[in-house]
Amino acid sequence: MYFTKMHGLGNDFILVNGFREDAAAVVKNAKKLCDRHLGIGADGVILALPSDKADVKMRVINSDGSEAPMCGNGIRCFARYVFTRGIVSKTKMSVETLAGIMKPEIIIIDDVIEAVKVDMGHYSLLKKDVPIMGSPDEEALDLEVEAQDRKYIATGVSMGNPHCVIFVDNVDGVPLEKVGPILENHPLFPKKTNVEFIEVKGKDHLKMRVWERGCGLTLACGTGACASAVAAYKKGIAGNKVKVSLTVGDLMIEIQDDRRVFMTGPAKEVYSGDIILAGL
Ligand SMILES: N[C@H](CCC[C@H](N)C(=O)O)C(=O)O
Repeated sequence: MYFTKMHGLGNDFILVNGFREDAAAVVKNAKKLCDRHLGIGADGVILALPSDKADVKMRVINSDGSEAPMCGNGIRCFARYVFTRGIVSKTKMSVETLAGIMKPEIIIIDDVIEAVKVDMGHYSLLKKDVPIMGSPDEEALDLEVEAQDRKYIATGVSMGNPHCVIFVDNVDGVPLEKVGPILENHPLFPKKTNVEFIEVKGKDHLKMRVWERGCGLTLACGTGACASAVAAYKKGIAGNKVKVSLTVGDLMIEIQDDRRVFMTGPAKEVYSGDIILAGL
């Protein structure tokens, strides 16, 4: 199976051309492919597939083998991949995902792909959308959650996938490897959740650390950065244009009045290779 290894701010993925490879076999072997000792190693596998609703279809499989409806860092890598492979010839494209049709735009300056800007669709804080247990039409603001004998106040946000956003004074002081899995599996979240801890660094500038549903600790989470910017905006902590700083770089998030969210950031190609699935 031919693959290309890519990352968005260190959130790394194995990209596979589903027009040429056996997509079912790739999905079946995703967990093994993501193993950092026995396989290629990645936070997830991303497949490019035909679509009858958009220019192309994207499937995202987390490193634990679970399928995710959407992936922000992943769709930037995906857009670069399908464009440079000629699967999609347009710099502005539509991508079918389980979270709806997303619209990435490749930003080229002096013939170099500098970044990818993505129309991430609409956010929602409604409990029925995140989803979160409780009154379905209530917004998931000021939720009390507990982990490791610590109480946190969380905001629930859907970016097509669930997010639990918690503001703290010092993100580096949070024992994320301990509280992350507890909150990921918190009974409030029937479909589990991604968990973001946020420290306000300045006006419209957030610092984020993340524990991802189905992946664990990752260096960055694009949908999580969008969810965090939305939570800060809804709580009056930030305006509608927010810089979110991750471990190795920043994402720029813009929130429009109609709840539409735009994310701009890098997408890097690292290497390509060929692996024998039967040998995993
Ligand atoms: N773990 C996430 C999917 C990947 C999201 C993240 N890698 C991003 O960049 O948005 C979930 O199960 O909802």
